[in-house]
Amino acid sequence: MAVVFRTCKSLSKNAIFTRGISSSLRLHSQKPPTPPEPLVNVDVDDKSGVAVVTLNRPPVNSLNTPLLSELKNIIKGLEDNKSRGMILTSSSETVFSAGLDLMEMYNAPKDKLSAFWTTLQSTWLALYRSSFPTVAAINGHAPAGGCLLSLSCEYRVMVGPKFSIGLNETQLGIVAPPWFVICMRDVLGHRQTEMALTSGRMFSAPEALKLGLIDAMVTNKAEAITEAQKFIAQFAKIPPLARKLTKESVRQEGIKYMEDNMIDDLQMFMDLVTQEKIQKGIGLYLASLKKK
Ligand SMILES: CCCCCC/C=C\CC(=O)SCCNC(=O)CCNC(=O)[C@H](O)C(C)(C)COP(=O)(O)OP(=O)(O)OC[C@H]1O[C@@H](n2cnc3c(N)ncnc32)[C@H](O)[C@@H]1OP(=O)(O)O
Repeated sequence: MAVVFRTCKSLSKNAIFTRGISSSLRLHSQKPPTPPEPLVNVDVDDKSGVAVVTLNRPPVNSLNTPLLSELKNIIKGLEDNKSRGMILTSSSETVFSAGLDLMEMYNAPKDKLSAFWTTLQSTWLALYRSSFPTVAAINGHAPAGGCLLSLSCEYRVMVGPKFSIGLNETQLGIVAPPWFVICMRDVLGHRQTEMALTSGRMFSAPEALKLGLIDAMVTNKAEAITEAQKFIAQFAKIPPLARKLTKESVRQEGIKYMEDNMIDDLQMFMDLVTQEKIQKGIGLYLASLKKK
């Protein structure tokens, strides 16, 4: 495996300016700080050209603006490099992603909320319409936004039986936006989507397999990656342009929805998330998670 690019912007400055008592600018030298761990890692296999993209925001890979932004940049980088495929997974042993970072939506100023949502929209669109084959290797729980990322890939392999997956928004008193619905309907069809979404049900991996929410169940992450590689390998002899255009055609409803409704969708989010009762609900939910 060769690392092609890392998205961590290391803090390369080893000097800082501070304003002293006399208000003059002084230069202090200091040791270069240890660069922070990247929020998303990418490793491309030299032989197959397939990228393993690993969410790396402990403890639960909740999706905040910087992580989403890094993920989007990686997808764009893979597009530019005519990637042969992407496997999305997690560095955690128990959580694929806990979904949207509730802290980003709680008591946040409007400009931050807006940046958060638009980053989510564009990252989702980049993943959903990506030209290369995509597989989610779901090696842990995948509620809400974690499930959305998985549904946006073309194939889902999940480690079971103990992890769960689903769009649980209604259980939290919030509403999954139309593009979340489209994503689930793409995979489950109308009736099962209605049943799953109105109840906000989380499915165990065996239940998800039976329903078709995931395509395969395995017992560990290494097996998940191997299965994902096998899925991607089937496209080796398919002309990439024909594949890309076909995927776009099949996914046209979701792509068009987002392209045509980005501003309305943002407005819908802002109207909802800034309501007092929604804020109270998010606060209570966060407190219940922390109390566990
Ligand atoms: C309002 C407008 C409309 C919006 C429409 C879209 C809406 C939503 C999409 C979403 O994605 S909302 C997020 C929904 N996510 C969840 O419901 C999952 C919540 N988390 C869990 O169920 C569990 O954490 C877990 C994923 C099963 C993992 O359990 P584990 O026992 O391993 O870890 P915890 O102890 O519960 O958590 C550790 C630590 O992380 C914090 N945390 C968990 N999830 C989130 C989150 N989504 N956002 C922010 N923070 C989260 C949790 O509070 C713990 O914090 P500390 O106690 O360590 O401070």
